[in-house]
Amino acid sequence: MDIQKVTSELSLKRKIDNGTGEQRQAVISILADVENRGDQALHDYTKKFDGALLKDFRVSEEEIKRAYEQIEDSIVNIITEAAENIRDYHERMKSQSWIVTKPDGTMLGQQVTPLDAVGVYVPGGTAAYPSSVLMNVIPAQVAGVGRIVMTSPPNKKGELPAGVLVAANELGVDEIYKVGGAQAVGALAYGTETIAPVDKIVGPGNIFVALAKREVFGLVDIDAIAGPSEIVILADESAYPDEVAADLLSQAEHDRLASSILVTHSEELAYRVQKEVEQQLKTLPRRDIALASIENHGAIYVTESLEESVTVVNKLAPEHLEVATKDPHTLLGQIRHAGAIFLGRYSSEPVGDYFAGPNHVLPTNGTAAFSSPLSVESFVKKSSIISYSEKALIENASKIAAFARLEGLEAHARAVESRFKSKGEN
Ligand SMILES: NC(=O)c1ccc[n+]([C@@H]2O[C@H](COP(=O)([O-])OP(=O)(O)OC[C@H]3O[C@@H](n4cnc5c(N)ncnc54)[C@H](O)[C@@H]3O)[C@@H](O)[C@H]2O)c1
Ligand SMILES: N[C@H](CO)Cc1c[nH]c[nH+]1
Ligand SMILES: [Zn+2]
Repeated sequence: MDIQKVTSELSLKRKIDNGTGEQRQAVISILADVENRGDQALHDYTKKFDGALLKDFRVSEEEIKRAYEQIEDSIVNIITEAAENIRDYHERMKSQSWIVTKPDGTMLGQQVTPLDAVGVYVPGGTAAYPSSVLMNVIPAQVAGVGRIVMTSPPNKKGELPAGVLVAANELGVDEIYKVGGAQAVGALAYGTETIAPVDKIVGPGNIFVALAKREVFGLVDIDAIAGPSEIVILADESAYPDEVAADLLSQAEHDRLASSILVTHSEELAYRVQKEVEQQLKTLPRRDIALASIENHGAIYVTESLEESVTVVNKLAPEHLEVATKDPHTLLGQIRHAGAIFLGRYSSEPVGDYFAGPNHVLPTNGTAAFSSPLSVESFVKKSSIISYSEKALIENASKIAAFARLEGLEAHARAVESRFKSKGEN
């Protein structure tokens, strides 16, 4: 992990992974095939990419029962307690419909309505996180989404990970399909004989999933495209090097492309954290992944002052920011860009990944500069309400008509004026 002097001049570029031409072509043709051939295409791709030959895509009650046999009761209880914390936090986010009545009797407002149907993609393999099931499903439930569907690629035996099934079942999600990749995204967007289409697709996945989500955007809504995990730790000389190193490695073990960065004005802390990271790496089960991540995307930035560190952090706009300074709360007002901000030594990043309550689906790749965590808001849409009174229309009709005529839209003007034409008997 390199130690580099860095100044507030640091400049960064956001990058979008558009995949290779071959990957884009593959995604377009898979999507078209699913749209045309429905379930048969899902069967063919599941066999080709996941090596599984399935009779039925839908997860059965029997499979859920078997999943519970593999997960200890104490773990189920932890999942339930985490779910309660996440639900409690998200309940507070609900936005309300509102109506304002003006003195002339006009009523204006905004009606908040949940989406009818949402698809949650759960990636395959070791990235099939039960915690992500909670983080994607609970805000949709709190928003009041009527139908929540989950899809995930099966292993060669045609199974989904037990932890994922248990987490889904604990939340009451019972429409789960064993389909992954671009074909799952296609099924959710277009619908097939078995899978009815949804209005929005959320959840991370590999490049094929990301490209497919971008391709169907417009036909359905999507969440942000999640990049590899990131952590930035803003620390001063009061931080404990072993704790800082442990937290940096917590995100490095996710992905070879994950990035873990320490920003500090304490050169001594920088060297001690560097040593600690080397030591702790040796004993990690996912050492290879963490090492690749630290070597290629890890960094220790040494600045001139705490103020300069804050400027650098705001430029990085990280997914996760830990503030490990003497008085972390006083810096909160200066942090402008970060997906989630963890204050003080007892707020280690995994506290947020699993348990505290806030969502762990966060903006990556510097997009915290303009976007927010997944939330209840992600699963509702709003309608404007306009109920003009007669008095208000009499007062404003000529202005509205004049505005319409400025735009050359005579029919608009006449529509408003039609209310004041003599209606004979009426
Ligand atoms: N940012 C986050 O919060 C987060 C969390 C978990 C996972 N992830 C990401 O999810 C991804 C998981 O990847 P994964 O591959 O294990 O699971 P995945 O579910 O994303 O993808 C598996 C599917 O990819 C498709 N696929 C594989 N090779 C293909 C090919 N040559 N052509 C067309 N389709 C192909 C198959 O349909 C397969 O079912 C990783 O990239 C990981 O970084 C991100
Ligand atoms: N840190 C990840 C998001 O960047 C989420 C996660 C799931 N499990 C553990 N961590
Ligand atoms: Zn994590």
